[in-house]
Amino acid sequence: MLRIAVPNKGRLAGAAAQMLREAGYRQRPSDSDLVCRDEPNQVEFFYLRPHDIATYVGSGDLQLGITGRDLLVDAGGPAVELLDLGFGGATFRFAARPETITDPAKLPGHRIATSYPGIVRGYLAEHGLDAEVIRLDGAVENAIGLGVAEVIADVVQTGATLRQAGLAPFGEPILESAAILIGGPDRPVDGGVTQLQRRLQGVLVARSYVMLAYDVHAETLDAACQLTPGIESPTISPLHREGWVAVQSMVRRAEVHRIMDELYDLGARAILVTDIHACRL
Ligand SMILES: Nc1ncnc2c1ncn2[C@@H]1O[C@H](COP(=O)(O)OP(=O)(O)OP(=O)(O)O)[C@@H](O)[C@H]1O
Ligand SMILES: O=P(O)(O)OC[C@H]1O[C@H](OP(=O)(O)OP(=O)(O)O)[C@H](O)[C@@H]1O
Ligand SMILES: [Mg+2]
Repeated sequence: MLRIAVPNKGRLAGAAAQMLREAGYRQRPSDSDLVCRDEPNQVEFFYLRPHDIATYVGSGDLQLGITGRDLLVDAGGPAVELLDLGFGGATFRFAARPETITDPAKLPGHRIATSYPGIVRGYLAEHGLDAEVIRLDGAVENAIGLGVAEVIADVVQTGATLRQAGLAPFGEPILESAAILIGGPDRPVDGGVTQLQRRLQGVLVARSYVMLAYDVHAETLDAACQLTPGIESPTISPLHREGWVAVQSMVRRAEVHRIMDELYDLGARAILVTDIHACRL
């Protein structure tokens, strides 16, 4: 049975479980359950602290896991990223009081508080910088006000927490994080693993595309198909009405309204958009 690590709480937990449900997997009925067996799919889900997931997958005890890219980098391998899951986006950055330090080159001699010491030590080593790293469990923005450190390195999404603490980010983001699917370094080619990957890819496509259907005069079909080329090729069906055809094509959700406007201007009519609930390309 395939064994998969899923965040048990925190920012990624709800969205990870939702994505697995959309991919057709059973998820735990209660937030306090730590294991959930999905017999029909032959998968067992283990609900673990997000910071521990790369360790379980890296050791090979679990075959796959969902975690944050920053958490994978912090663990320092050997697990590897397999797929960006399109949620949980955030940056990982240095921040300080703006009047104190604004350049990462000036980090030596400062204390850096963080919940991600692996990322910070990796950055310092890569840039030949020497600074003290202080590991804290969370709420690291308080570390500067409380005199524990002069600099923090933390997850920044909206930046509201930094602003509230009177801090400003500096330097380029250390990394751009997102929720990812991870696997062990020497994954055997396993049918269950490829099936899960394909299903999650299907969810990503279903979320970012819609199905567009419309009727158009055969004379303008080529121009219409240029607007809606689809992923493979649009489906064209004859209509009872002489000289007209029906077209069906997948289009990016973000572009659908612009495309509908342009199709209408071309003379297309009965333009309908429907959600895709699942797909396998
Ligand atoms: N606004 C955010 N704040 C913190 N983490 C975020 C945010 N947005 C996305 N993430 C991602 O969520 C993961 C951290 O999740 P985790 O559950 O450890 O933290 P949390 O939600 O802050 O929970 P905890 O209260 O245990 O700290 C990281 O991969 C991080 O990049
Ligand atoms: O840029 P923002 O949108 O403000 O989000 C980032 C903040 O949210 C997280 O903290 P969280 O609330 O999870 O508390 P924690 O520090 O205890 O993990 C993270 O550690 C930052 O502090
Ligand atoms: Mg947190």
